[in-house]
Amino acid sequence: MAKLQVAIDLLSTKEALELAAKVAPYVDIIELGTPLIKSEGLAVIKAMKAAHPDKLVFADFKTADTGELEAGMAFGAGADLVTILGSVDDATIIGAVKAAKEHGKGVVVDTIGVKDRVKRAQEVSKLGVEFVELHAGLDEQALPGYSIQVLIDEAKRAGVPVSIAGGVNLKTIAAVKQAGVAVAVAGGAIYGAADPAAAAKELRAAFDAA
Ligand SMILES: O=C([C@H](O)CO)[C@H](O)[C@H](O)COP(=O)(O)O
Repeated sequence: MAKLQVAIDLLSTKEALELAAKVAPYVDIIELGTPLIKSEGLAVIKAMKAAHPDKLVFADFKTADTGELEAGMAFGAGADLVTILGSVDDATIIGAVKAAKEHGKGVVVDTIGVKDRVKRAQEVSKLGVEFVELHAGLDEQALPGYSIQVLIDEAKRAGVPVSIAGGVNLKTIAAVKQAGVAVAVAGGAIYGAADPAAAAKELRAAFDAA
C-alpha cells in the first residue's frame, strides 16, 4: 500500500512537534528535513519518535560519507528510515544498509543532483535499500521551467520501489500515486499551508482516491 510522507522543513523542534501533532492522523511517515536536523541535531529525532511511536520517522540526513556511522546515529536516536545520497560511492550506501540491518530499520537513497535518476535508482536498489527517492530539491524546483512531471515519468520507468519529492501538492498528488510510487512526499504543501491539518487531510483523501 502506497504511503504518504510529510516533510518538515521547519527549523525548531517545537515547531516540528506542533506541526506533526496537527498532521500525524493523515500521514504514514514523518520526515525531519535536513535543515531541521542540522538546526536541532539528533534530539529532534528522539523527540519526534517519542511523540509519534506509531509513525515511521524519516531522518533526512542526505549522508555523503561514513554511511554506517551516520545511519547508526540516526537509528540509535529513533529513526526508522535515513537518507543516503545516491551520488556517492556504493560503499557509503552498503555501510548504511549494514547499520539498518543491525537495527531492523531501512535506508532510502536520495537522488538529488543525480543526472540519470532512473539508472541510479535501479543500481542502488540491488544494494538492499528500502526505496529510492526521485527528488528535485527546493533549489531545483525554483529554477525556471521546473515541472514535477519529470519525476512522475521517471517513476513510471524505474521498475523499482521509489518515492517522489519535489513539489507534491493537491494538483499533482493523484498523478504521483498513479505513477506507482511507494511513497509520495509533501513538504511545503503541508507545512506552508495556512491550515496544515486541513491541507494534510485533503492530500490524504486525494492520495487514497487516486
Ligand atoms: O528534502 C527536501 C529538501 O531537500 C529540503 O530538506 C524537501 O523536504 C522535499 O523536497 C519535499 O519538499 P517539497 O518539495 O516542499 O514538497
